[in-house]
Amino acid sequence: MFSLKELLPSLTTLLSATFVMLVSPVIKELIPPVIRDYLYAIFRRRFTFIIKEKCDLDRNEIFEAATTYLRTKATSDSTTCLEAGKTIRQKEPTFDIAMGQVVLDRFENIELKWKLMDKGSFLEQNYETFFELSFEKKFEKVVRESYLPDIMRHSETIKKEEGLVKIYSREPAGRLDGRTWSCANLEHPATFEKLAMDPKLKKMVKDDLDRFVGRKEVYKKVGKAWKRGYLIYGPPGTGKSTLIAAMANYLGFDIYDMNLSGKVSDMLLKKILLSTPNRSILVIEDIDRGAELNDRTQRDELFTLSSLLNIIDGLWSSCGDERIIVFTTNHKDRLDPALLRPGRMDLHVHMSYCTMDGFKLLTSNYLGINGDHQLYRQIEGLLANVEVTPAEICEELLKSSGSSDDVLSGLVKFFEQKKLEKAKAAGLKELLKSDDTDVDVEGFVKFLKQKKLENAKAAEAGQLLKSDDIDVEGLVKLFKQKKLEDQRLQRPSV
Ligand SMILES: Nc1ncnc2c1ncn2[C@@H]1O[C@H](COP(=O)(O)OP(=O)(O)OP(=O)(O)O)[C@@H](O)[C@H]1O
Repeated sequence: MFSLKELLPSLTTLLSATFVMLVSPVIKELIPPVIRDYLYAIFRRRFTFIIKEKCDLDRNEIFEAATTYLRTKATSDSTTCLEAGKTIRQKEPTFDIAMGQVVLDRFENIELKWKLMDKGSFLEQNYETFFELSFEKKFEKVVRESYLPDIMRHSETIKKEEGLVKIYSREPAGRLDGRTWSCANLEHPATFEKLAMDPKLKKMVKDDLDRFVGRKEVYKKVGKAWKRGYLIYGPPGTGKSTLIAAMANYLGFDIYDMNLSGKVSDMLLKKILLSTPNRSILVIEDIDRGAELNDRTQRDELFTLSSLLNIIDGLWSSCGDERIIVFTTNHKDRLDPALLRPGRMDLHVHMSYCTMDGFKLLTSNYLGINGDHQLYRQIEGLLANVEVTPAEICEELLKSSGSSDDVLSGLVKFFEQKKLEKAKAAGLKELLKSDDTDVDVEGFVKFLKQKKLENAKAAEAGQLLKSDDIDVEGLVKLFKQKKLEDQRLQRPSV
């Protein structure tokens, strides 16, 4: 009699038979790929990391780093299909690993196999992409502790070299509760060189950034969180957003544009802030409007400005490195002094109306004028008297065609027009204020209302004057005429 043990094939025999099945091309095709891969994994004792695009709903930094890194490896023999692309700003096209493609890599004599995969469906809102990274099991520790961190560092360097900076905006509330970020390449060509602002201030900002980055040890030594806060303030169109883009391009940091509109609870705000990575710029625009939201949001039990600041000061700064936070406002005077204290906003940057220095830089950017010009003296005089934003000048420069002389003459006219408007606005304000004339302010306001311009108060006179259909000089004459007639009527006739 045979014992059961003798009847059953030995484990070695079984394994060898399976191995023969796996290597035999005909039999191999008959085994479903999932089972085949599984058997392979057993035989070769392979190990696989699944690296998903999202990590607990947030972006997965390893996935992003792998995408950037594999671009440089995507020409391996195993790759048969790549995604090619080039944006306006990129000098060279990029080739990304396409879905289902395999890229082979080698690290310290370890062979690594990357595969880009996807599953789920858009319709069912469960679509996701992920990488499979497989290698021999015995190297698991090396891959985890050396290879993956190496890829993260590598991708940072590649990103810097490619000058690829991304801008993340918070997904609108409703979709995933406003918690995740949508991402696009920052195609903003802004650089410090092209930015029209006070040269001393520009240098100060640049030096400050240089001092800040790469000083981990100094911050650690003095026990300070490695973060820096900037307040950029000034009227609309003076280049606050352009400066932020220039800072991001200069440092190679991604921008996280924190839109505070919509319903944001304290808890959600914490999560949003914690999902911003190191080496990034968090932007909170129009912080004065955030401050206005304060009362309203308190009522709705949503976040308050003070809780935002507390999170930034506390939790956020203790769990991240090399972070920059930028607040912008058009009205610095409306901000709570607590917000302005150092540590929260270390550097205050005033973006002002265009000065002659700024103007020269813009004409050099747009018209290629690098030296002096005969009209500069006149323009300098005009700029000293009017408030023109760099954005307005850029707009005029873009509109005009023709020679540089023509464009500058056009700008002179534009500035003169602005000067006239300013004088008219000032004159009208005076006129409306004055008590010693018989100016019929109410009648005047009625007249403006008739012109379908609502709420025509003195404060808004400047705005009204921009409209071409109000002849203010004519009106002043009319008032004077009226006054004369009244005086005549009061005088007894001879
Ligand atoms: N200082 C500047 N130097 C160069 N270009 C500028 C400058 N300021 C504005 N511009 C031009 O005007 C456009 C609008 O400016 P920008 O959005 O940066 O102004 P802002 O101060 O952020 O305005 P807002 O307060 O309305 O957001 C820019 O895209 C840029 O072309």
